[in-house]
Amino acid sequence: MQKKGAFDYILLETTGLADPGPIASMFWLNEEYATGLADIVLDGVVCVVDAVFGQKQMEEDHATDDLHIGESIRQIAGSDVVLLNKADLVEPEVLAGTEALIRQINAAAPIYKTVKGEINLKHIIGISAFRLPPPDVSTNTNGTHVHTDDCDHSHDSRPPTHYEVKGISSLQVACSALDQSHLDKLDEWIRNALWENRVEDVDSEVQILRCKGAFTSQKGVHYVLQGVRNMYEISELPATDSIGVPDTGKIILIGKGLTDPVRKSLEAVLVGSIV
Ligand SMILES: Nc1nc2c(ncn2[C@@H]2O[C@H](COP(=O)(O)OP(=O)(O)OP(=O)(O)O)[C@@H](O)[C@H]2O)c(=O)[nH]1
Repeated sequence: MQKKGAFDYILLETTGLADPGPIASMFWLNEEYATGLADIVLDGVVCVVDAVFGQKQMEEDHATDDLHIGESIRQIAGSDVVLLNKADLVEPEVLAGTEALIRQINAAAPIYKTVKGEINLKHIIGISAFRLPPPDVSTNTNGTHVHTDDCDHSHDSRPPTHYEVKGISSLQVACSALDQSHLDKLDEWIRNALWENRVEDVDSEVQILRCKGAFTSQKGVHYVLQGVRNMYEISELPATDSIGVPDTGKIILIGKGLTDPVRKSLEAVLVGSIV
């Protein structure tokens, strides 16, 4: 990095199965990187799921890791984009099954079906997943929809808002403009969930692997929530990035123990702004 401008983009490939969380958090809020000293910013985490063996791998991983969370599931949970590769080698039903499993774990990442990793690079490079609001990942009525390069249709069905697979799930809550007390309470709720593994009025533990969101204050300021493992940040979205960002906000949590009471607890914090 001392050779300024020598690199356009750095792609780190983890060895085999690895939890991307520690690496992502190292690059995300590392002081040297964050202050621009090293000219590095974390763009996003991409996960390639093998359509032939992916499902088996997820099941095996999880079965041998009862108390924790299987490594392959951590990978999917911590991803901003998922490529479901070798799509040509399995029957459509198998592909749809794997896709549904991925969607249940991570409701926030676009899923692209690929053959030999063929993908328009704009979907995986320069996505600013740690800076911009999460993309709108629309789903059809049964909660499964694979985005492809030529996917330009609209979806009018409301996406399901709570998915669960073997205890790992995504929880999504929509909200309208938040006032200062909402913002303060939300900050505290997230801090407790990430640092204490607890949320108000719920006895059971939560373990959040990734959280993201976007919301607007009543003053019209757009905020982005980002979190990896127990690190999180709520930052103002610069005006140049706010164009076209809807005032309706959403908060997406991915992790373990995200039950209905947890959803209710979060909704209670946002009460008066739920849409
Ligand atoms: N038919 C088909 N073959 C593929 C596809 N992607 C990779 N392959 C082939 O599958 C074989 C194994 O490749 P990979 O599965 O990518 O290898 P890998 O062992 O996962 O790679 P690492 O885990 O990175 O070491 C190679 O011969 C690839 O050419 C695909 O989408 N369709």
